[in-house]
Amino acid sequence: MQSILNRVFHRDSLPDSLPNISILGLDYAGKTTILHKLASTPITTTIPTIGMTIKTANIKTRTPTRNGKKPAFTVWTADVGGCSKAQSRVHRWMLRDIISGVVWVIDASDGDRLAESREELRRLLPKFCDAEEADCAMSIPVMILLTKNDLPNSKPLSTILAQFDPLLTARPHAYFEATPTAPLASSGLTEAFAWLSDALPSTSDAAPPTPSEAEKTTANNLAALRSPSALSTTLESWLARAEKDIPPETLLERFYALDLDSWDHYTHLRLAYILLLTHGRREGKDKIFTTFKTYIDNSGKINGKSFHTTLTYFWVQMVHLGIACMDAHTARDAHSLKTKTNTDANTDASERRDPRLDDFAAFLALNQYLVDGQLWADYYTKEVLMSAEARAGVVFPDIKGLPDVVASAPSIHVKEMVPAESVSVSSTTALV
Ligand SMILES: Nc1nc2c(ncn2[C@@H]2O[C@H](COP(=O)(O)OP(=O)(O)OP(=O)(O)O)[C@@H](O)[C@H]2O)c(=O)[nH]1
Ligand SMILES: [Mg+2]
Repeated sequence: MQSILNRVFHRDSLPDSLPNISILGLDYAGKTTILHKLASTPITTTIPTIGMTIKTANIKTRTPTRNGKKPAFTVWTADVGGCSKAQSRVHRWMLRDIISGVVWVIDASDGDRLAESREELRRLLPKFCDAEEADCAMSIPVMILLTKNDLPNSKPLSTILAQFDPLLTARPHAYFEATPTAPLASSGLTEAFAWLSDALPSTSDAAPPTPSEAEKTTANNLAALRSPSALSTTLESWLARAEKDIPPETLLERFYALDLDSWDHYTHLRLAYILLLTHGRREGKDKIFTTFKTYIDNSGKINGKSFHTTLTYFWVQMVHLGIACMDAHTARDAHSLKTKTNTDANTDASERRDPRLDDFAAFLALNQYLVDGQLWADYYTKEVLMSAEARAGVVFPDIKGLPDVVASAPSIHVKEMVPAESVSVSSTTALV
């Protein structure tokens, strides 16, 4: 399954053919211990600097499943160092984009946090069970894994079941007790993951259609542009560029004066980042639309390029998503910042300035998927995106909906998500 996260974290060593599953749950439940116990390839750890790390590895267990398969998955989990807000965000990303199955880990010895765990799961379930996506969501199995059963006072399965079962009745689910710190053979993990393997929706039933030669060439070109090594090289050069780039105010001045050194993908993203942070989502988006169009129409340096409404909208959404996912300590909502600046007339201008404006390198490091200038290909076919209609107005993606913005800020609404299945691809819509 294509996803943002597949490219965010360099997964050269992880074969894409394995189903992706996420190990989720409250902090200290035992998620990382499970991954370490089961990993059959080196664990890849990414983004160590922004308050959370994502870990991936392949797991293979020897216990055959009912249908004789040996379970094998690429597993994702996150360590967020006790930051529950960031944990929720990572959870939602993982659920939205990459998973075929979920392992929800509960510390059975911590009865005080059972309600918290249930609430977090309850909040997350709709993220992969939207009404529009019912078929897909129903097929995503959830395995509840009770850890730390070796500890005194651990809650019996019946207690957990009574609390969690009402949430899960509509989808494949099962409960397993495990002791991830015990030797693998007696840990209970292999039996649990064998169930999950059986419960995953089968992907191998339908033979893929044979692509034409032209389609193959286009796909190869796109694949080369988007290869992990190409993206990683670009990211490195962008991070170096961001570290010594001109200040945001200078960039804006030069942009408004139609005097930029370059008009490349990096510059688009940085301008969008600055304008969204400065003006909030709604006003920032409008500013991006008008000023980008003005620049393209008047700068004389654009070499025949013209303004593309849908692409601009797409990148606004992606940058906005990236801002929402920034470090929980600094990610204040641009809308609330703007409200504050509007109401607090006595505050000095330098105090009102959003410190994240100077953090473009950190923003890129956290949201590495933005480096991929062809990211749209996960959401739009070329035919739809390059149509005159998409150029003139915003059209819905025809592959899958744009990712949800997960922050609870007032300027960010779940309804802004565009479900690909629910709309006609040819309709021009008034999203902007
Ligand atoms: N006794 C016992 N300890 C366990 C068991 N599973 C995990 N632990 C311990 O629980 C602690 C937390 O485990 P982690 O795997 O780090 O938990 P986590 O869910 O990854 O935590 P975060 O990364 O903070 O979200 C560690 O000290 C583990 O050794 C278990 O079954 N029994
Ligand atoms: Mg952990």
